[in-house]
Amino acid sequence: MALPNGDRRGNAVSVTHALVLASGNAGKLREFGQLLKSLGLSVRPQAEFGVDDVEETGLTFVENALLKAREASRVSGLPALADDSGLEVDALQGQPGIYSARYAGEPKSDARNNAKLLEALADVPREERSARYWCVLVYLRHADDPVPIIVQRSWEGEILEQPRGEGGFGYDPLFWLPEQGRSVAELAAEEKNRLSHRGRALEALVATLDEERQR
Ligand SMILES: O=c1nc[nH]c2c1ncn2[C@H]1C[C@H](O)[C@@H](COP(=O)(O)OP(=O)(O)OP(=O)(O)O)O1
Ligand SMILES: [Mg+2]
Repeated sequence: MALPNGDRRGNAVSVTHALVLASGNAGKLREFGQLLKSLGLSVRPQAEFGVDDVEETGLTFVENALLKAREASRVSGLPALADDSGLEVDALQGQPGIYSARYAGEPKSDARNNAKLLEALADVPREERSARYWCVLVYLRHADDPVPIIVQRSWEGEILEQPRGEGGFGYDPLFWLPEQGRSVAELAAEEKNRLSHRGRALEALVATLDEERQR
């Protein structure tokens, strides 16, 4: 792993690099912690710097991720990584989409969101329950960075008729992976990170940062 403040041969970059993670979601922070640790990088959640959640007023994942990253970088004075993500359900014309976290209203609740999703799909047969997770990552070198690095990845699945499994967070107990024959909440943490929208987006982002550093 290497980042922009490393030397040209890639030495000891991860030890000195400081990065703020622009998220207050415990599930995301856990996954980023695992993923970045395996790259020899430790990151600090925005709460350590007293960054509050921003209002997610954008109409796209990209806009919301930018808002989050910019605020975290501004307050912390560090490069920032933000994740805006959500679930797109075909039978619901793409809902809950960018509103996934607040689908069942405020305060945000995974349990109420999952219950609302099951209810919305109550009359939808199995073969019409296709869905995908989206993850958009935004990396800002500083708060006014005019050239953010933006990566987006999706993960295809189907919405179950009842929850399965205890792992993950959010909609994971309802997100079925036909190829795995398991829900995301039934995957080991490492498996989820290897396959997920977030894990693959982060892999691509890190590759981009590495390329940039070697130029
Ligand atoms: O791997 C995932 N497994 C399950 N659910 C997931 C996943 N990835 C996103 N999701 C759902 C959770 C939440 O309902 C929404 C993200 O909303 P999003 O605004 O990006 O995050 P958030 O408000 O929880 O935390 P924050 O904005 O501080 O990063 O999508
Ligand atoms: Mg949010």
